[in-house]
Amino acid sequence: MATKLFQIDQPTLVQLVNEKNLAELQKLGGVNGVVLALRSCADHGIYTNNDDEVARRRESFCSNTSKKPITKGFLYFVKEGFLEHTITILMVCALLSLVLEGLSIDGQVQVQQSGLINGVSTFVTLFVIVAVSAVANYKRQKKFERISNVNNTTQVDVVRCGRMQQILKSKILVGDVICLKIGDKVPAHGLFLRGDPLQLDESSMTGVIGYVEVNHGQNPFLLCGTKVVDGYGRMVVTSVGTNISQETTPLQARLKELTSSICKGGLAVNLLVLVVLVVRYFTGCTKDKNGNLQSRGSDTKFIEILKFAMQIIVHAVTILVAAIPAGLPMAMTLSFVHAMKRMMADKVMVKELSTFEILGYATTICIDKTGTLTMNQMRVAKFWQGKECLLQDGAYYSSMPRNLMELFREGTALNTTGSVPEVSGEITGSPTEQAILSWAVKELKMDMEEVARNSTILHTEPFNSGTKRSGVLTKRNDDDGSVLHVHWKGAAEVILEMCSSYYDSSGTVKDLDDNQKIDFQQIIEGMAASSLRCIAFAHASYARDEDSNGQLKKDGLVLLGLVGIKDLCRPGVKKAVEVCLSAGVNVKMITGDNVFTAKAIASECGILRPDQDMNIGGAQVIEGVEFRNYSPQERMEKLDQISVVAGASPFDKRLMVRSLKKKDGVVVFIGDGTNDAPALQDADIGLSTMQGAEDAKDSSDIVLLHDTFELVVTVLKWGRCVYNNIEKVIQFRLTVNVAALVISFVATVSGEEVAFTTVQSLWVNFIMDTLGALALASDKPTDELLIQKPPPPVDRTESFITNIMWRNILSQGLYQISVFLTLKFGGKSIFGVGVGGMVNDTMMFNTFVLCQVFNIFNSRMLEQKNVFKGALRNRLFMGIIAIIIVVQVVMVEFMNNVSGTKRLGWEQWSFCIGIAAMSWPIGSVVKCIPVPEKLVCNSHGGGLELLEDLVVNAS
Ligand SMILES: Nc1ncnc2c1ncn2[C@@H]1O[C@H](COP(=O)(O)OP(=O)(O)OP(=O)(O)O)[C@@H](O)[C@H]1O
Ligand SMILES: [Ca+2]
Repeated sequence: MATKLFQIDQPTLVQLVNEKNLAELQKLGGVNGVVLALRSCADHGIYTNNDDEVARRRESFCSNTSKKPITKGFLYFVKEGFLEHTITILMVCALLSLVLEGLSIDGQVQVQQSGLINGVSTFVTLFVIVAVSAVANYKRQKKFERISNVNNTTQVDVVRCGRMQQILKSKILVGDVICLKIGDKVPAHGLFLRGDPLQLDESSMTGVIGYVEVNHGQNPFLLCGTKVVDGYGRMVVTSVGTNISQETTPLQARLKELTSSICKGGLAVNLLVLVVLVVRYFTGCTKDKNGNLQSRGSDTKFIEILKFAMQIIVHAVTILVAAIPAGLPMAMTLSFVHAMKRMMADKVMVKELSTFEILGYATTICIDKTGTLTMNQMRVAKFWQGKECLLQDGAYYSSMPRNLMELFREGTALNTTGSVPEVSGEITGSPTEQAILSWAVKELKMDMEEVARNSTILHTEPFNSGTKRSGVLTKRNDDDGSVLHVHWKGAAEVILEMCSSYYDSSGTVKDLDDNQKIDFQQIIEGMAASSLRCIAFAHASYARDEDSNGQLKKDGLVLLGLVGIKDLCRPGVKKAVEVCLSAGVNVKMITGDNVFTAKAIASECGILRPDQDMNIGGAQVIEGVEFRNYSPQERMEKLDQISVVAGASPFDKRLMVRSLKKKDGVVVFIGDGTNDAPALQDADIGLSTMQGAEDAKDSSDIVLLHDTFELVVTVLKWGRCVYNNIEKVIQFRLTVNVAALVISFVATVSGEEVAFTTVQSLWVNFIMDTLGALALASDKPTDELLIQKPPPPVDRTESFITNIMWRNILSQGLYQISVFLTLKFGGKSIFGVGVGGMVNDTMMFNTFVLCQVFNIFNSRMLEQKNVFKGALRNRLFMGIIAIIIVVQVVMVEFMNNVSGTKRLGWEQWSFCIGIAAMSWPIGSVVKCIPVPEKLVCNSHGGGLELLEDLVVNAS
């Protein structure tokens, strides 16, 4: 009813944008038609902004709070648990089989009882499993909510009632007109209204790498969560909140693939089993529990067929339950949330969970210099006037020629974005500005207010990282205004190029010819080589010329002097860089500063090693212009060699990131300034510091809340840890999966009873899917993770089951299968004497479960042989192991009726444990087998084929 208020309904809008359906849009009257139907306006936005209107729109179209998933109640998870495990069907079957069991047996109370117990126990087991996973999922959601609330403060520029305003993303309504610019994330689904065509990075939504143009014509559709990489424009919001399908990230997509492969594999086996059972039934060779052929009396025939059908369904569903890997997504989120929480405690804020998906792959880290590698606490350490170097000491400055002193005071006080408030005296501005101002105040006795009173600013050219200079055009208030003064300050090499003369130390103007320039270049080089930032000041005065039109003179200037600013390296940087390098991650520095300064700092930080080619323009150290002017092919070739790019513009930084990404790498960019924003934006992972500029923080995925560079290592470690944990979970799960499927298949096909009873199957499934994931997903990072190379960045649609994982899965799986089969078919004769009687079904079940307990340790390490390292300290892990063992003992020893087991003696227990423990030595031996790095299987059928192969071979 609510949607009647608007001429368009919510599902239509959602579908329109999701499907990018241009034909449908035309039917609705184009973008303008939709805007009208939403009672909005491209210029003014929504007309009214009162509570009623907001409520109406909320009611009709929901609110924008779904980026964090809608809060689900506990009951939801219970329901989900039932559905996910297809358990409802199973319960009905169990109930029916219970009834049938009761019917078919005449007067045999004992058997009737066992049937009853069977049914009831299946119920109870199901109930426990559903309850435990519901609690786990519920708690996971609560945790996730708490974390995502921290980040829920994104502001969006919105036009409402004709007024531009900033509102929280969660307050956006359908019909709102939103302004988008470079760096923004599209906050909701919508349509393009006007502006420059936008370039959008939709890879987070579609997994396709590259940019998509959004414009008036063919593609006016904007998907929520995509990033604007270029352009400026307005959009109208068409759907928010719950209407937006949850964003799937690349890893999720790959997990889905894997999940469906596992499902398909399970189902294939399942079908085969069913066919075999049915065929055997109708050819009349069903055996009873003792292996005798069953005779079928005609009066009970109907009931028997019914009972048989029920049995089949129970089998089918049990296998199906085992086939659905519901625990994988849980493990992934669990692992991410755990890492996010732990990192927050370590003072690293990860803005979105999806960041973890790619963090583990990081192959290159690009670091900006000033403020990231250095402390950003600047101080003028040297001053050159003419060719004379003056260290800081008050005596000298007081003897500085008066005219020069005046010019310096003007040049520092007028040509700045900083300020020196008279009251507090606390100087503001960028660190460079602060350093210069405090030097001028202290040494030159500059009085900012006074200088400002004496001159009028006519025009300014603000500093930017592209031009690396800032200028100001002024006139003095004490003359008639016919003389103009221009002051420039900026990167020394840039300013030097603009000068044709210089003031010497006595204050006289001297010619600056090419030879003189070389002298000055050497001075700059010398300062830079001792890691100082070099800033030059220049001045010119000239008669006002009507043509100049407020333009600042850019040549023929007089060089006033040079300052060298000290900015120390952060402590710990060298160590951190070393760790990154030893972890197989390339480290590159890319800075706007002078190449000599860059080189000096790079050597100090260990980015440039003494054995490398330190020549500028050589392979390792180059300047931004050079990098920019390479042909694309040349750039690709030289990329690996480059360690330092100096004098880089913001776009050079971005170009570096883009080129590295093209090389199949996963790029982390660490920066703090506005000049880093485009690169932070484009990098796979942008990382900035709390002290960084606002737009840098906005453009990054991770913010370091504490001012220590070592946190970069923490980030890297957690990235790898999370990835590693998911690998472990998958590896463990697939091992159980492969073994259980093959075992059930062979057991059924060979004409015996099913391998495990229903309760036993459910228990195995619970270990495999839930407990295994819980135990392995929250393992803490180890230092070993940083000794290995990063995992090869595979195509995002490829499976992440590596050869190493396959090796471990297959070896352990095969061991478990062969143990089971040997016990089953050869056990009675081979082991009969030694283990106190015979190998019964309980022992097989027990051995199988114990194998999982031992193998869970194996799964903790993909490659290392010591699988116990750190296990004792992981309380959750040890707790889960303990739970499995206790429940197993209870099942075998105390709940025989429920779980269909027989009690075992101590010899039998030792036998089971002994066999299961063999998986440890097998694990370490197998880890010696080298495997090729290249993936042979991918999830597009690869996993499935493998499972099928296995099944075929085993039978
Ligand atoms: N406020 C300023 N006024 C004039 N020149 C400046 C100012 N700030 C920096 N510079 C000069 O411009 C150069 C480039 O600055 P930019 O901001 O691009 O990079 P950076 O701060 O030196 O280094 P990074 O890119 O590593 O952060 C600096 O090396 C410095 O010489
Ligand atoms: Ca910087």
